[in-house]
Amino acid sequence: MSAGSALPSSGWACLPSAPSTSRGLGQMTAVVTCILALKDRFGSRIGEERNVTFLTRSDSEGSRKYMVAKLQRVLTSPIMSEPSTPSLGADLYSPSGVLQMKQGGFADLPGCKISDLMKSSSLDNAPTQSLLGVVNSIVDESIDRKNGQIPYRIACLLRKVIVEIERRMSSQAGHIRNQNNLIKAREEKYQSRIRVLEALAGGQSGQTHMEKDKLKDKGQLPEEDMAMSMKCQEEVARLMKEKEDMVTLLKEKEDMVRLLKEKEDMVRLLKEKDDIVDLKKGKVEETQQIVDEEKYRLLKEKDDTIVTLKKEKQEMVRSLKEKEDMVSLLMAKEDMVDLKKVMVEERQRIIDEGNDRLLKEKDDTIFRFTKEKEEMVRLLKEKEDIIRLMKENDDVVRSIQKEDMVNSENGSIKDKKQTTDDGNDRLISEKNTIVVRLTEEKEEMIRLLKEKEDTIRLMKEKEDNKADLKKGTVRNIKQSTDEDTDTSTKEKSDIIRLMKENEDYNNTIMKLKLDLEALKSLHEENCELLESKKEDIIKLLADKEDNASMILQLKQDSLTKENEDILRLMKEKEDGNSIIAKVKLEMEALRSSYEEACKLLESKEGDVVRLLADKEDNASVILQLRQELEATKRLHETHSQQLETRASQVKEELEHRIKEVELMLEDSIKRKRELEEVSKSRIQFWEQKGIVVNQFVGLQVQNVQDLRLCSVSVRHEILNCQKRWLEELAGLGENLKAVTNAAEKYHAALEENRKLFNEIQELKGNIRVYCRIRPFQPGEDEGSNSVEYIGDNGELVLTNPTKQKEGGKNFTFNKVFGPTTTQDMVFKDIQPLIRSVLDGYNVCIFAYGQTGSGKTYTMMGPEKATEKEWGVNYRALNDLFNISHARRDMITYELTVQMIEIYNEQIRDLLGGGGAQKKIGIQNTMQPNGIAVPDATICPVNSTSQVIDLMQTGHGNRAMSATALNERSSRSHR
Ligand SMILES: Nc1ncnc2c1ncn2[C@@H]1O[C@H](COP(=O)(O)OP(=O)(O)OP(=O)(O)O)[C@@H](O)[C@H]1O
Repeated sequence: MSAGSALPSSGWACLPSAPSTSRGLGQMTAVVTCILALKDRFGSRIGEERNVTFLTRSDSEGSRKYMVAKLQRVLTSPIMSEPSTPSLGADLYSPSGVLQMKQGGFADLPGCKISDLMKSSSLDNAPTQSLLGVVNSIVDESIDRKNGQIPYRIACLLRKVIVEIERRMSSQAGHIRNQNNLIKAREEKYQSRIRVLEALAGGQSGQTHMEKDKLKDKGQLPEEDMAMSMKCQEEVARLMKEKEDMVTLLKEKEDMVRLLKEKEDMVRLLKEKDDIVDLKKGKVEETQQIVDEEKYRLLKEKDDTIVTLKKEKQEMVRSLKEKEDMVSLLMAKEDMVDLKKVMVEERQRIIDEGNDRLLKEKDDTIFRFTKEKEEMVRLLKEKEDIIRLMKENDDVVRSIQKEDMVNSENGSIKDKKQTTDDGNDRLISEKNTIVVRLTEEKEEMIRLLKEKEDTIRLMKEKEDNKADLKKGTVRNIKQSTDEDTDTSTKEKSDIIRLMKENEDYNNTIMKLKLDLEALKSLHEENCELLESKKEDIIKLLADKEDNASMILQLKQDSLTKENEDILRLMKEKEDGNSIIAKVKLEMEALRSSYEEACKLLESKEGDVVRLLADKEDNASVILQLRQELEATKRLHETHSQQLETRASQVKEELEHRIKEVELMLEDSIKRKRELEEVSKSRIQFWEQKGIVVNQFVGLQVQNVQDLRLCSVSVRHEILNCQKRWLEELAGLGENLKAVTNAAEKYHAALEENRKLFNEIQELKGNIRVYCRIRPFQPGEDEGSNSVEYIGDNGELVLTNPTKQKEGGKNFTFNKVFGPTTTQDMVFKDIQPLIRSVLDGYNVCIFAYGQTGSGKTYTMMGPEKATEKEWGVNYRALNDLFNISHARRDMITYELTVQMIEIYNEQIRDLLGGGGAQKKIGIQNTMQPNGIAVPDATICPVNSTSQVIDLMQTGHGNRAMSATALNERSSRSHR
């Protein structure tokens, strides 16, 4: 083999290990017997024609005619022929063929016709009865004609027909088994549905049992009477229809149940939705409440904070002001202290001066009072003298009266009168002097009183000054005390005390004033009294003058009055003395209190000094406090600013949140309303639907009851059917057994046929050469066509287009495939040869030709080939696997694949993995296992796809590349 030729591309080796079968061509007697038995079995269906067949067996001509007629009948019979499949007669036995058979029977049919029949798919499509009829005819013919000897081509046909029948029988058996299984499954299904229906119907078991019994009784009828089978069939059909109706009803019911479930789910969902809505609402309310509370709390906090801050601010401002005031007060206090010092000094001076003056005045007053006292004593003495004189006057008056009484009697009244007049004159003069003296005294008293008033005024002025001073001091102290309450409480108490003292002083002064006023009024009264007395005295004197007669009496009266007045005046004088003593005492008390006040002032000075020291300390503290205050103020300002910004932020945030929550709330309320509306409409819809469903359920319950009854009857019918099917199956089993026996016998016949077939192949030639001419490719010159003639019998005439004068060269092949030949056509020609592999024959197909001539195309197909474009390899594998699968019940084929490449005169294992290539050699084919290249990897395969995968692997391991003529060259070269 040259390097250029590629055996694997052109040839792959399928080396099956087929079962060893007898290959000798034996007698056909056994086959004939078997086929006769088959004929008997299947012929029963054809009726009494069987008898006719055997009756006319001796007459060969008649038999043939009979066979042809029977075949015609068989093939054209509407009962036997399968309506779905095309008639065999239409394809296999054309009218001319049938006519030919009429003349000579099957044996007379030409070989090409028989091979056409065998090749074509007519046998596959023909009804089984027709095939049996054919077998029957052939067997009859063979028996009639040649004592069991069948011509080879008829035997081939017979074998093919029998294979087909066998296939159909097996498929029929499988079909029956499937049907049986299907029936069983259906029965189980129906039983389960019946159980469901029974459960649904509930409480109807008694009725069911009754119905069951009834149906049982009914069901026994078909067993009793076979003639009623047709009726039963009709009944079965009706029941099946009812069953179908029941199934549809059940489906409807299931739909209704599903709808009800959906409704329940919907209701549940709606409830859940409502719950969710309520929950959401609650949550929203809760959130709203929380938000409100939070808002309220924050606002409150904010307000509290603001209030606290304001308070703090006010407190700070107040404390600041206080501190400022305190500072100013302290400063004022300092000034006041200085002023106070000055004032104290001034006051001390004034007090000293006042004291001196007062002492002087006091001494003067005492002296004056002493003088007055003396004067008063003198006046009293004078008064006593007056009283004495008045007494003397009275005595005189009495004596006068006595004298008058005597003179009246003695006439010396005149003298007495003169004496009385003198006494009166003296008394008047004395009286006048007294009056003058009293007036003088009165003037003196007025003057004294005036002096006293001046003194009192001066004292008052002094006291006023003192009070003013005290007031100023007190005011200042009070101010300082008020302003610095915390630091000078003591001072305040002192000031209060001083103020009290001042008030006491004022009260005392007022009292003194009042006393003075009282004295003054008393004095004025006295004066008035004196004036009135004086007037009275003048009046008296006038009266005395006017009424001389009444003088004595008047004198007496006036003297009495004067005495009384004198007494009263003396008494008043005593009162005045006592008042003066009292005033003295008061003055002394005043003096002592003044001294006490001075002492107090001295102690106050000490306090003032202490206060000054305190003030200095306070000033430093105030400075420190001021600094602290400023720092605190700044801190407070920053803190307050921070708080304000935070409060504003919190406020904004809260407002934003409130808005969001409000929006959410609105949204949720809106959604809730929508949901409520939707749920309402849905509830209404579902209520309506529920009513409909309830009605429907009622109807369905009724239907279910009916159905239950029907189902019971159907079950019964099904059981009957099952029984019948079992019987039929049993019959079929028997038939199958017979067929199996026949098949076993047939295998022997088949073996013989195979031998015959292979002999035919051998006769045809073990080595066949086909020629395939590929069409022109795009870009190729169609003018350079060298094919001149393609004959039907494999003739091929080629000419050289450049040397047309030379004429064509003739070639002969087994067959020549033209450019229009399809892949399928090529395969169909090779298919029988490939199938003989399954009979244990070795088959080798290889393609040969120059590069680009179409070897790969023929064997593999084009790249990414469709099923239609599959090459011989794929088709052969498909066919082999199909047959092996079809025969798997009878025989097991083991298919293995080897793939090798001859490259550079070396054999390479293409399925040997990626490792180093081991040396493999071609062995003699007479090896026990018949493998030519035993060292190459053997891969078992079960399907075409596995082979394709292996071939792809092998192709991947090949040493090939594009040639100048073929860019997809499969040649082993690099
Ligand atoms: N019968 C056919 N119909 C259509 N196209 C074809 C046919 N035969 C071959 N071809 C095309 O011709 C080209 C060459 O064919 P292919 O690769 O099969 O040649 P080859 O003989 O295998 O070449 P090589 O020996 O180099 O591998 C391909 O493009 C193929 O598709």
